[in-house]
Amino acid sequence: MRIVIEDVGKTFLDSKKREVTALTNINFSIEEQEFVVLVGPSGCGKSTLLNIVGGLMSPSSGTVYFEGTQGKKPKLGIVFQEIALFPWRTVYENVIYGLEESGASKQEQQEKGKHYIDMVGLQGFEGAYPKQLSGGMRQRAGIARALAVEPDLLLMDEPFSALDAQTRTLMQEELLTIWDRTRLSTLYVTHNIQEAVYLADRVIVLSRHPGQIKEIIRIDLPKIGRDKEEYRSHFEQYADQIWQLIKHDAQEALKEG
Ligand SMILES: Nc1ncnc2c1ncn2[C@@H]1O[C@H](COP(=O)(O)OP(=O)(O)OP(=O)(O)O)[C@@H](O)[C@H]1O
Repeated sequence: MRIVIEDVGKTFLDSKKREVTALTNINFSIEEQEFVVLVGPSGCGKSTLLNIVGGLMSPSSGTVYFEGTQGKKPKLGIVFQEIALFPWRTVYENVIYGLEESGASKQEQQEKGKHYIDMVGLQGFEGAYPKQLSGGMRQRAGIARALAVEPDLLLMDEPFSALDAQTRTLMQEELLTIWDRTRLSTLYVTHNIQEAVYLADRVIVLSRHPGQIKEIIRIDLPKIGRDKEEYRSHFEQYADQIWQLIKHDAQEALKEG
């Protein structure tokens, strides 16, 4: 499904009731089967934008529309940094939660539950509770839950940033394998430039004060295997290009704490 973000702006009131512009003049689209990554320094409005696209927050101006829904509400799959799995539900019960909510039959719940648990590599852990899982496994369960509703758009906000570096690298690789099988239109938020270049079809670089689009960069490398030696110099060029766009803002963000 194609999603269009048109002239979106967002203002908040600060503690002194003054208006602060968090986002202004945001225009882009997420094409069918496209993986778009939002990257930018702390406070540039990445999460705010993701929440607006996901309908969790309304924009102060502009619109977000999902093309071709024929009036139906689009289905969204959302994965946050801290996955809010229900602690009293097993992995299986967590994964089928959205299906239960949408009134899917027991048979559909079982089929899809199994399919997506297998896809994220959690077979054998269906009956485990979240507290019995490692951080990486909890994220997998969260991803399976988001996928199980077969969403029109997958939204991911820093899903791996609480994981250790090795687990994070493995999860990035697995996410691409999963994405390759599902081909979902995806909007993914990260601070991490390497992660953005590794995952994205296009990277949207945001600047801060106010948050706006600085540049949109198409990553013209094979989607799977772009971390191979033969692409290393291209990969680093993209990463460097993005860092040069962000560096000044990141330094400013650091001064503000
Ligand atoms: N509910 C709110 N009320 C007031 N200001 C807010 C609110 N939510 C966000 N902001 C402000 O909007 C700006 C963008 O915040 P947002 O969390 O979207 O940035 P971010 O790029 O996701 O940051 P980070 O990378 O640190 O998570 C910030 O200046 C933030 O202080």
